[in-house]
Amino acid sequence: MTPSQNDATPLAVIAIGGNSLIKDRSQPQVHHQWDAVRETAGHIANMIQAGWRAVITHGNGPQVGFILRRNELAMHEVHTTPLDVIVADTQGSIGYMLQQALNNEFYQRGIERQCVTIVTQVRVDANDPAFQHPTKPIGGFLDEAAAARFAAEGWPVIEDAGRGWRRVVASPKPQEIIEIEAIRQAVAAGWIVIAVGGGGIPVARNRRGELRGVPAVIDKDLASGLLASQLQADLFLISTGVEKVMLYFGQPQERPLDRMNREEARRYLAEGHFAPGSMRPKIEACLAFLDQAPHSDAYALITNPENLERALHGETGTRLVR
Ligand SMILES: Nc1ncnc2c1ncn2[C@@H]1O[C@H](COP(=O)(O)OP(=O)(O)O)[C@@H](O)[C@H]1O
Ligand SMILES: NC(=O)OP(=O)(O)O
Repeated sequence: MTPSQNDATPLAVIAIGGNSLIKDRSQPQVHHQWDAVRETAGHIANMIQAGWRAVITHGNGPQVGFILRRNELAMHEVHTTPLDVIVADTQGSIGYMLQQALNNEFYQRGIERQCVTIVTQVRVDANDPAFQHPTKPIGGFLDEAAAARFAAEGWPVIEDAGRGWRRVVASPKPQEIIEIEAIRQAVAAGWIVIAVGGGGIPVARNRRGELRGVPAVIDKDLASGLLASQLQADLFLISTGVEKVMLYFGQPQERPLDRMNREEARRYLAEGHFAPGSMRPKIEACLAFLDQAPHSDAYALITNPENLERALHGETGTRLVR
């Protein structure tokens, strides 16, 4: 099988949520992640079969927190690793899983495509105020007592969208995708590309202009929105833990949204319907994409993995349009 070029086929940037890869929150295991990856890969392969080209990005919030915790527990025996290296670790491990799962799907279905993962650095501003105000939830969900223990050790923690407490780290805004040209060329050559994993490895330029890792986790939705804009994608698809975006999420008057235009999305954002650190960056990323969209038919879609195909047919999910 060799990748084949066909620029006429529409291009989707598909962002897979880190939490959507965790099936059992109480005791996450690697085989659960494999199950989730294979399920998601099956849906993406359906899209490829239906005629889409795709660049796939993924989250890493839970996985970064798990690696960090392993570091902490083993720190008296083995060296710890900085956050930028942990993000790179997750690009390798999650990229490997997605790449294997997708290539297996292509092989079994006789689809003439191949998937490749590109280690991607994303430049941030070293003076971004986000370094002083950590907001990015990582790791698993903690009960109040465990959260209080981390807080007593000096770790910032937040309550995450009604699901429990999580540790947070700095999440500066993505400014530049360093490997964008390599991604563009791989797409043009017909590869299905996995890139910008975990929002990209956060880097900043030093005084000599050299790139150096910085301690942060970039929001993968914001980085994926930037990627979708720069690739002039036709569709920006966010695969996450909910079938539809809600107004009054988690409240008695909760109501699903089938569709919203940019003006409505901005109004709902201002009214506080979308939780920071979870749904809010997704909506902001969709808006950033739509503002730069290559044509008026380009749209963004938010749904969960099991509903991807139905959402593409307009049967479910939340569609964001210009
Ligand atoms: N208005 C909202 N509508 C739907 N879900 C929301 C809303 N606000 C917050 N959420 C929460 O956001 C979650 C998606 O964010 P998150 O789990 O951080 O994403 P990811 O899949 O990228 O890891 C949903 O599963 C839901 O629990
Ligand atoms: N980096 C990032 O935003 O990961 P999640 O989507 O898993 O939160």
